[in-house]
Amino acid sequence: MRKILTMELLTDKRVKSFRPILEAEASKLMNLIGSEPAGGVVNLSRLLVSVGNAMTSRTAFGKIRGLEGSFLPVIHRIRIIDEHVSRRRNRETEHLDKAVATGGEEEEDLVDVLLACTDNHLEVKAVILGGDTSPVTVEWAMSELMKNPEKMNKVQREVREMFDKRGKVVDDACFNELHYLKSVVKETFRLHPPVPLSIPREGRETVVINGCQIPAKTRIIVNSWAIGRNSSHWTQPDQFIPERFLNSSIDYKGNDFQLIPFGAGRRMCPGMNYGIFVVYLLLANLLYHFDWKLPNQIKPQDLDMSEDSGGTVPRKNNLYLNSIPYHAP
Ligand code: HEM
Repeated sequence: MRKILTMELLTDKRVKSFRPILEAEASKLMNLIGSEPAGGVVNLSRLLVSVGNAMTSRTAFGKIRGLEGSFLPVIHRIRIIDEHVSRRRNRETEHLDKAVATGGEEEEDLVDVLLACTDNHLEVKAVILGGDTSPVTVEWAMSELMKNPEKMNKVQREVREMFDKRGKVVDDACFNELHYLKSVVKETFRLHPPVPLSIPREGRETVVINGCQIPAKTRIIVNSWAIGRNSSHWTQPDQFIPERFLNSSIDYKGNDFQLIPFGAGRRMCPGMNYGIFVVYLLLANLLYHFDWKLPNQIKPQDLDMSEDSGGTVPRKNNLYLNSIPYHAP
């Protein structure tokens, strides 16, 4: 299953085939925020969770809606979902039928159904991790940028210059050229890896690391949150400084062990390409289309940054922001 996910489902090419769906959902979100009266307060955390679920459900169940590129047909081929559904002829399957009948509009229900049917299979993990992690990253990036207005100005300038010059809405063709945006994303992953503790793993052999013997079968959990804030790897580790990545080759792809938001090695996240695309897409859109202000005269330095707990770690308290639409000159 893992091989199918990485080889077939979530390759760069496959993620590109999801683009129209993902872009459509991002643009729906921008319209929704834009429909607020100018300066209206939006619960950005809530909106990001909904768009994340909608994106994952629509890419997972796209074929049902007649869209190409869904990864569910592959999952169907190996019959895992089918097995679960037929094993459990109960309330959850009724939900599934209803959602299918309505063309998959009840997207959150589909995720609920998968959750209810799961024995912790990889495809269900994929939907769960896929739905949450990118929105959580964007939520933290926006929080850090609100706390650091000069970084916000800098990244908005870059994003707007790029897309105004192109004279079109935000698309992925030039994400690679948005160097500061990239650094903002890396810095967000460093301070707020959405999955701070890896999935527990067991070593197959006894190994010695830095003189410490780890017997075979020991359960290992890697704490990427602690690594990201370790002062032996990072200067001013608690400060949000995207500039540290501008002239650095450090990336999040599992080769630089001081920055491993997706894990590393053979068990690293198979959804990285998909996840990172969604982060850029949402963040670039939010930064391009709106100016953002903290409501109720909250000062940037007073913005609450408490973390929740759980497998994926979002903000403890929702991020409420005033949105002011940006009109290109
Ligand atoms: C910003 C986005 C994401 C981040 C930061 C992230 C991070 C992670 C991390 C840290 C792990 C554990 C790796 C380990 O234990 O060594 C993981 C596992 C996994 N992720 Fe992601 N993930 C993201 C997006 C996604 C997406 C979009 C999908 C699928 C659509 C996905 C599917 C999975 C699956 C199936 C696993 C389990 C792999 C296994 O057990 O072998 N992830 N992810």
